[in-house]
Amino acid sequence: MSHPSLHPLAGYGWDADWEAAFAPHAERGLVPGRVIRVDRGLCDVVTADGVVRADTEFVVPRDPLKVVCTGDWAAVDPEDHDPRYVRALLPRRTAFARSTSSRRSEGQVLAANVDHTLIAVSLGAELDLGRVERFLALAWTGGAQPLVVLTKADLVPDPATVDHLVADTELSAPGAQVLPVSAATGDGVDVLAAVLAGGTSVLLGQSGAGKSTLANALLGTEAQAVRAVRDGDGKGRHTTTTRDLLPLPAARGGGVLIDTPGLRGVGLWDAEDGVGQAFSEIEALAQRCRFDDCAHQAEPGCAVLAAVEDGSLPERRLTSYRKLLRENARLAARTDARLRSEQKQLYKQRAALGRHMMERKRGGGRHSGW
Ligand SMILES: Nc1nc2c(ncn2[C@@H]2O[C@H](COP(=O)(O)OP(=O)(O)OP(=O)(O)O)[C@@H](O)[C@H]2O)c(=O)[nH]1
Ligand SMILES: [Zn+2]
Repeated sequence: MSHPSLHPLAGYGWDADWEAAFAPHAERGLVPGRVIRVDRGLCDVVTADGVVRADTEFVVPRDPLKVVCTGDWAAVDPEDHDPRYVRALLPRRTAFARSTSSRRSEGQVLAANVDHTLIAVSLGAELDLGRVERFLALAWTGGAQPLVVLTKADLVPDPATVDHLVADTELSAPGAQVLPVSAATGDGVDVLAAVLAGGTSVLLGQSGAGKSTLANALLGTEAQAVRAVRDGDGKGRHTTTTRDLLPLPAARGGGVLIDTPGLRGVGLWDAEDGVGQAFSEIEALAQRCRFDDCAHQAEPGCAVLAAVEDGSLPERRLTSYRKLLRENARLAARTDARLRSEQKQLYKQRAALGRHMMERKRGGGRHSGW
């Protein structure tokens, strides 16, 4: 199999690097597959022979961030049992995780091995750049390349206005491409499909931003049939036709789209590392501030404030940056509170242990060190 592009799983993102990573498992006689859906200890895995059910019992980790997730590459049993077993997961390239607000160190992976994060933003409403920035910070944290898709472009009749909105968004999205698209007219869909070709994409965005419509436009007619099945069977479980990972049409270059309910309900995310990347131009300016710990408030020699002053940095950007940093600090403080209470427990246990040891010592035992 020296031509991974001819591999039956190539359409699902299988490449030479995955093949190399899989080699030890292949030696054990296991077969590779990509997880297209996870459901309570079982998952659906697409293999060269089609979709199989597999039990994840043997790959249950202690770390919730390593739980089998849609998008993972798995090594499964070759036998035709139902279900088979997932024996190992290949190390992830990227992982889209969410931390539940109350238990930050826990977290939950929503999608694995994602190449592109599409942030859908509707042009049918006033452009909320603050929201775009927030999603970008989240996207950068996931490790995939973000892309802002301005949806419903047909609702802005004047092309010059669309150009302006794109330019405005670009200023708020350093390092990310911004594409106007209309699923209604099809404008921009081919351009977008070409960007996503061959990779794994996820769609983020507010409710009503046009994610489903865009997904359908990208997926073509097959997906609509799949969705009809999903809608029709109520809970949408236990049929291999419901999947959270769908192949994009080969005619447009292929790739896959992951659309999980968890990604849909994106709320509080841990965007810690992402904020810096979402505001990379500000962080670059900050390198030139006179003081290393410059807060860009009123310090002399502040390069960030100077850029606001001379108009090269929109003040709105600095305000957004501060707001997101503050939000993260609040999240971090909450974590600290939890850590602190855990520490307290630990100290209590130690103190109790210390007392116990002291008593044993006093009781005549020859224990040293305590
Ligand atoms: N004019 C126009 N309307 C669109 C376009 N894409 C989506 N819409 C409309 O926008 C509304 C919301 O679209 P959805 O695709 O359901 O949005 P969503 O982001 O999936 O929403 P949730 O499922 O709530 O997350 C629907 O009424 C769509 O018909 C478009 O390209 N042009
Ligand atoms: Zn400064």
